[in-house]
Amino acid sequence: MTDAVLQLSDVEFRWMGQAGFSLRVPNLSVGKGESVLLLGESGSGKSTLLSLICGTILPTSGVVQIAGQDITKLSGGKRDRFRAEQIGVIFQQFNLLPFGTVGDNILLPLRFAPARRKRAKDATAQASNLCSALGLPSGVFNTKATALSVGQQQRVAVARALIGQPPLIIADEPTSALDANSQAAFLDLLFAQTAAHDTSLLMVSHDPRLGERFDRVIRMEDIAQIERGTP
Ligand SMILES: Nc1ncnc2c1ncn2[C@@H]1O[C@H](COP(=O)(O)OP(=O)(O)OP(=O)(O)O)[C@@H](O)[C@H]1O
Repeated sequence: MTDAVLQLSDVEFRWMGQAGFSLRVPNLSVGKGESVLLLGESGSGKSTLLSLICGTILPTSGVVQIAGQDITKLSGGKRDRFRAEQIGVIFQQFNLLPFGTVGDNILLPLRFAPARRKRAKDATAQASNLCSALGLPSGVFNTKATALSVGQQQRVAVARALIGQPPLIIADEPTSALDANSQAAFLDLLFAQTAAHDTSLLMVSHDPRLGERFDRVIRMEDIAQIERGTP
């Protein structure tokens, strides 16, 4: 696929240690503007796969291409900077800076990503616009992030991922803490934002009911071979 934002080819990875877990992904791609839901059982390697895509761990072999760049070829520092420029990440536990305000948290990725900061133009204005688009109360910008409700913290995490329009958003079970109604509302907001900028979205979940909202649903067992135990 020529317009793939994400392309993994023949990726292999093994966690060392007592349990031992190896993962092989022959081919996985996500196109520009495409939303993909990745389903899989607990322990099937979803978070490991996301770490490979984000370049926080490196495969023993294979290619991990983001926006045309094979990130396995980049040195550690360059890879960190490339990730900050190209990928917005929403973690399961949100990973907000506990002592930072909502504004500090949303603006954080731009600190390490000059091109993304440039795309955001007036970064503070964009952060504040994202807050209102995501339904955060006005005036929340200078509030400590951890003083917010879980649902509000989640919106801050989404705004942080979206600021500066990275081409790819990676989300690891972002709805697991929410009830069904809040999940639907959350996805509405997320999709409205990704559609507005033709942003690609790869979201991990073990809830197949979310599938109908996505362009494509893939399952770990169909895209990856896993092995447990030491070789
Ligand atoms: N940091 C680590 N060090 C060693 N082994 C690890 C590490 N992280 C994960 N693993 C191994 O990889 C396997 C897959 O874990 P992973 O977290 O990728 O699965 P998952 O599908 O995301 O699970 P869950 O849905 O429960 O979050 C685990 O069973 C574990 O043995």
